[in-house]
Amino acid sequence: MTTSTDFDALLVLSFGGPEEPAHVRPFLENVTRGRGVPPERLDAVVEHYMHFGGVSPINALNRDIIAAVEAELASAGIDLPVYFGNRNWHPMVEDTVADMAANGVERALVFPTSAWGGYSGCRQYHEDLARARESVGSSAPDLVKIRQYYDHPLMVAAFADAITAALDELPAERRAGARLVFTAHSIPDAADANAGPPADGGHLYSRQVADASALAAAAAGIDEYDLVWQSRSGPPQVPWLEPDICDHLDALADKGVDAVVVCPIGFVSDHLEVVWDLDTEAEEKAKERRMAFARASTPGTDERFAKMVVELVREHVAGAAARGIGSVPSYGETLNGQRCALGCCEQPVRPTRN
Ligand SMILES: CC1=C(CCC(=O)O)c2cc3nc(cc4[nH]c(cc5[nH]c(cc1n2)c(C)c5CCC(=O)O)c(CCC(=O)O)c4C)C(CCC(=O)O)=C3C
Ligand SMILES: [Fe+2]
Repeated sequence: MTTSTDFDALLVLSFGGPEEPAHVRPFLENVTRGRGVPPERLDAVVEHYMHFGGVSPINALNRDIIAAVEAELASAGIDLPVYFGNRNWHPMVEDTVADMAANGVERALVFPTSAWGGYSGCRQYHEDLARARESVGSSAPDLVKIRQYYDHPLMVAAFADAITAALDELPAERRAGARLVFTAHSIPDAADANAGPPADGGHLYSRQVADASALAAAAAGIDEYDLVWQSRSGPPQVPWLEPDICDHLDALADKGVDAVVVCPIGFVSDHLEVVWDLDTEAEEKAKERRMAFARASTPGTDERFAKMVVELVREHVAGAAARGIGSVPSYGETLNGQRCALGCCEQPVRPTRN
């Protein structure tokens, strides 16, 4: 085993989710603190979690990703212990960084489970790191966050194969006319406008999502598709990225489309927004409109995902070239939660509710 001279740990940093019913409300309070999410939306989201016994799949999926990454690191001869910390639920990143400090970690790489630029997908994870270091104090390790990886060829290939497999699940006679629909988490229009370093012109999140969709469709050999958005939580008077997936399924049905493949391009694993908003709500909508429905799997469980994580690590510990096949830039690699650039992914002022 070679020990990296530059880094002595890898921290997998994610969103977090409840693992028992009593944790659903406190988790949601952490997520939405100061964000102007209407209370009726919160009540609805509590119900979504309760449909799954109050357990989000996200932590277990991240533990699986970590096990696969540990195996890939070992086979690449890279000796880095892997830690797990979240923004919104246990294991909280503050506690994990404290453990790392207690174990003598001085400098760690951070793999975020979001591939994207934007406030929620990138800058907020920087804020998590800065907050965690501050809570630990002077013994806190230096933390270097890994860049946005929305167009990594290994992840694009995993999405493309998942699309092909989903198409094969549709009834054979409907495959030729099936429509491919990509979906990602909606964000406020104002947040998208601010996404990325100002000099880059904004809209980094929606541009990366559109580029990733084009790459995955091309790799699957499909030239016509749509990109839509899901899981909006803002009050109705605030514009968010549209169209919404369910409205779009209606529009497709109105045009006579009788089969869809839905690809959750915006998510690395089958967490609640996938198993509820897509496998429950969108699938019901498709059934109601008599459309055949197949959902492409997310890349987190594909072995190429862990290989990608190790490649991203090797960019730092072995001077490996940064691979990316898209045409939109990737940012997000900074030390100790610093911004990528002045004004990058600035959080727009949120309207307060009356
Ligand atoms: C861009 C983006 C990603 C992708 C990047 C990334 O992966 O980080 C993402 C991921 C996720 N979002 C998640 C859950 C939630 N997101 C919420 C609310 C919000 N998300 C937003 C954006 C995003 N979210 C935004 C702009 C809000 C409004 C409030 C705010 O400005 O912050 C809420 C509040 C209630 C509601 O849904 O309204 C919940 C519960 C889970 C965990 C699911 C599980 O438990 O399995 C995951 C992975
Ligand atoms: Fe979210």
